[in-house]
Amino acid sequence: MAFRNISNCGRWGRLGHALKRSQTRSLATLAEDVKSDAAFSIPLIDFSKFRTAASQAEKRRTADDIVRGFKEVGFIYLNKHGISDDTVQHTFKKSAEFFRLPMEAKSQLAWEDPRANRGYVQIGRERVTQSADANEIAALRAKAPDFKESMEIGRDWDATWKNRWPQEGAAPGFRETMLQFFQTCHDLHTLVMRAIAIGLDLDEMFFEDKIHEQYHNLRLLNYPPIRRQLLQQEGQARAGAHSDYGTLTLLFQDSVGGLEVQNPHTKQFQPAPPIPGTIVINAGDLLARWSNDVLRSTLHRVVAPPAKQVSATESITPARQSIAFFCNPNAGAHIACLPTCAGKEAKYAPVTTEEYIVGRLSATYS
Ligand SMILES: O=C(O)CCC(=O)C(=O)O
Ligand SMILES: [Fe+2]
Repeated sequence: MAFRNISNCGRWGRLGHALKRSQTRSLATLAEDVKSDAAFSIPLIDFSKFRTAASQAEKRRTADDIVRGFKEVGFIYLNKHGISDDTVQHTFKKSAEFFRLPMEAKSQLAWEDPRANRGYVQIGRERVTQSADANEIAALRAKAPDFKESMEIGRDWDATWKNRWPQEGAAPGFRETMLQFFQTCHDLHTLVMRAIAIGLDLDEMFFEDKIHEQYHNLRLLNYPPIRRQLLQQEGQARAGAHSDYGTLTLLFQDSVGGLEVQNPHTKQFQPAPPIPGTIVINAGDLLARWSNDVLRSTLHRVVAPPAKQVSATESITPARQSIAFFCNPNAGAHIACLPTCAGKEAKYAPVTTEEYIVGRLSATYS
């Protein structure tokens, strides 16, 4: 499911907002503007203006900036988001401690079932791709697996699926840190979805009862150092090109870099370098479907950052850590074209979150 052309989108549709909005900006012109690689850049948005806004008009300005970013690029950098640097650094530290556990301990926590989507995923088990063909994905995985390991964590109170925690003695504070971070990210997600609702001319609280069950996935990622030669093989990346599945992904990266985002017009991948203090946020497939492709779910990948020469013939790509919080609507939420995005016609059949996400996850794991 690659990029879908924005020119087909139903934009502001009904409600008579089209005229009013076209006086403040022309979406078609902006969409034209981002066609060149030079003009395709991820906007940096100061979220404190939304969080502490004194008036609805002030909120609206930031909400419009956020929605514009998701329409044109599908990615934004969020600054002054309210999550402290200490919290992020502490979570990174606990993540690093987890990945340093012996393989034997991690293997006991292995990811087993796409419906659970919880547990430890060792290097080579996942191959993210846009292909929906199981055989093709299996062939890709055999030839060029993603070079990363991850730990997947869901809501801890799920009646059916249990998180797979390491022993407290082996990873002190890991569980508590991750559960707190899960809640913190959920809260931020709720705020950003309020901004998106405003920017899409919906009631600010429109998404509230459709996203409150915390059907999310906290993914700790560890990209070990790798010999550059290995990453240069055909089709090989730290994480292959893909779109995410849910509403939004909150991505925290360390200072190493390697994330790239595809300009859908030119198909060129462009770096999304880490900017200290910011969170990279991208729209996922379910938000794109919900909005009838008004908001983009943009392809991205993780490639090798500049390597360090370790001998005359060999260079090593440094280790990298990131944390992705995949936000999802409630499992049973009906994702059907939003009332303000209908335009001429709805492009997608309604789907529930669970159907869509479990389908994608089943295909990408071995
Ligand atoms: O590690 C990163 O920077 C991105 C990871 C990613 O895109 C994903 O896990 O979906
Ligand atoms: Fe992703």
